[in-house]
Amino acid sequence: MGRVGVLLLNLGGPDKLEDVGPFLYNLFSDPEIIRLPFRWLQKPLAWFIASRRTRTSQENYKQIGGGSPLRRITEAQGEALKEQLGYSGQEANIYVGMRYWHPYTEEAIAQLTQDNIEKLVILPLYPQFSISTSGSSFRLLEKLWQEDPKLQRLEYTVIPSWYKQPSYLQAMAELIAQELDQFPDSNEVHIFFSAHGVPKSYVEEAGDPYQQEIEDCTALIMQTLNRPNSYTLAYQSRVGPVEWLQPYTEDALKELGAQGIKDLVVVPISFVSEHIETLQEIDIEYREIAEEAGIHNFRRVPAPNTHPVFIKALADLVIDALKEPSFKLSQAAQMKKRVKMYPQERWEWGLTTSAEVWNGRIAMLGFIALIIELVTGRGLLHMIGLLQ
Ligand SMILES: C=CC1=C(C)c2cc3[nH]c(cc4nc(cc5[nH]c(cc1n2)c(C)c5CCC(=O)O)C(CCC(=O)O)=C4C)c(C)c3C=C
Ligand SMILES: [Fe+2]
Ligand SMILES: [Fe+2]
Repeated sequence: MGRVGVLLLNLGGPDKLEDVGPFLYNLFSDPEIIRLPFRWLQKPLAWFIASRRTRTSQENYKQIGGGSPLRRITEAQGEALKEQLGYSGQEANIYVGMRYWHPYTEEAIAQLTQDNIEKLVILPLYPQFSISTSGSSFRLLEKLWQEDPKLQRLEYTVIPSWYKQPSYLQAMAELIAQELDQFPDSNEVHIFFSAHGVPKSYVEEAGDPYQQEIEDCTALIMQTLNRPNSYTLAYQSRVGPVEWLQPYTEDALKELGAQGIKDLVVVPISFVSEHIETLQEIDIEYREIAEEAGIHNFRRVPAPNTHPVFIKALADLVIDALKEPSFKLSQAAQMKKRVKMYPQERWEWGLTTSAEVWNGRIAMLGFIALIIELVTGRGLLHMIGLLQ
C-alpha cells in the first residue's frame, strides 16, 4: 500500500472573539444549514443572520475563555490517532479538515495532495450521520473532487457513520460509569442523553437518518453500560423559531425536575470533543435550568476527546476501512434512503424548505429595508430609536 492519509472532518469553531462573525457567516452560507431556492440569496442572507447573531454568540464564547477549543482538541485527537495507528503497524499522515473555520477542508486537501498521499481514509468526527454535518462535508469534498483531476486519481474510502463501533461504545460507557460512581446510590441516578438537534424537516422531509442513528446509538450505549438506570434522550441547541427534533433538552429537564428527579448525569451524545455546546450550553445554561427545576445534583460526562479507548475506536475504524472495499463520496452523501437535499414541497409551517424560502424572502426584504435605512438614515429602526 502506498502512503496512507487520514482526513478527520469536523465543523470548526472560532479561535477568538473576532472570528465569531466570519465563522457564523461561513456556517450560514452553507445550503446544507439553510436551504434556499436561489443561490444568489444565500450569501446576503448569511451575512444578515450572522450579523444579528454575532453579539449573542460572542457572549457565549466569552464564557468559555473567548474561543472554541475544537481545533486544539481535534488536532490532539489526530496526534493520538497517528500514535495508535503506529502501534498497530499502520503508518499514516493525519489531516484535519474543518467545514467552517481553520484549518479548512480545502487547506487539508491541498496539503495531502502536496504530500503525495496515495490512499486516503475520510473519517468524519461525528459518530452519527446528518445532512447538516458529515453530509455537508461530503458535498464539499465531492465538489473538490470534481474540480481536481489529481484528486480523481487518489484512491480513497469514506466512513459515513460509525456509532456502532464497539470501542466507541465502550469509551462512552466508561465515561458514563465514572460519573455515575460519584453518586452514593449510582443506580438511582437518571441518565440524560443530550443530542445536538436538527430541524424536524431534515428528518421527516429530507430523509436525514440522524434521529434514527441517535436513538440506536443511545440504546447501544445503555446496553454496553449494562446498568439499571432510567434514561431520557432529548435534543439541544435549537437555532431559530421553527420546530426542531423533540423533546427539547430544556423542556425535558423541567419535566424530570417536576417528576422529582434530584440526581442527573448528562451525556453529550453527538460530539466527540468539548466545544461551546458542552462547555457553555450544557455546563452553564442547562445546569441553571435543571437547578431551578429542583435537580440539585447535576453532573456532565466529558466528551471522549483523547480517551485512549476512544482513540482505539478511531484507529480500528481506519484499519478496517483500509481492508474493506472502498466507499465513495457519492454513496456516502446519498445514504440508504435517498436524501433530498433540495426538495420541492407543499406549503407547511415549520422549517420546511418552503418555510425556509419564505423566511428567507421575508428576511431578505428586511435586509434590503435595513440597507436602505442605513444609507438614507430614514426608516423603522430610526423611528423606534434603535438607530440614531
Ligand atoms: C452533530 C453535531 C451538530 C449538528 C447536527 C449541528 C447542526 C446544526 N448546527 C446549527 C447551527 C450552529 N452550530 C454552531 C456551532 C456548532 N455546531 C456543532 C455541531 C453540530 N451542529 C459544533 C461542533 C459547533 C462548533 C462549536 C464550537 O465550539 O465552536 C453554531 C455557532 C455557535 C452558536 O452561535 O451557537 C451555530 C449557529 C444548525 C442551524 C444546524 C442544523 C441545521
Ligand atoms: Fe451546530
Ligand atoms: Fe448553541
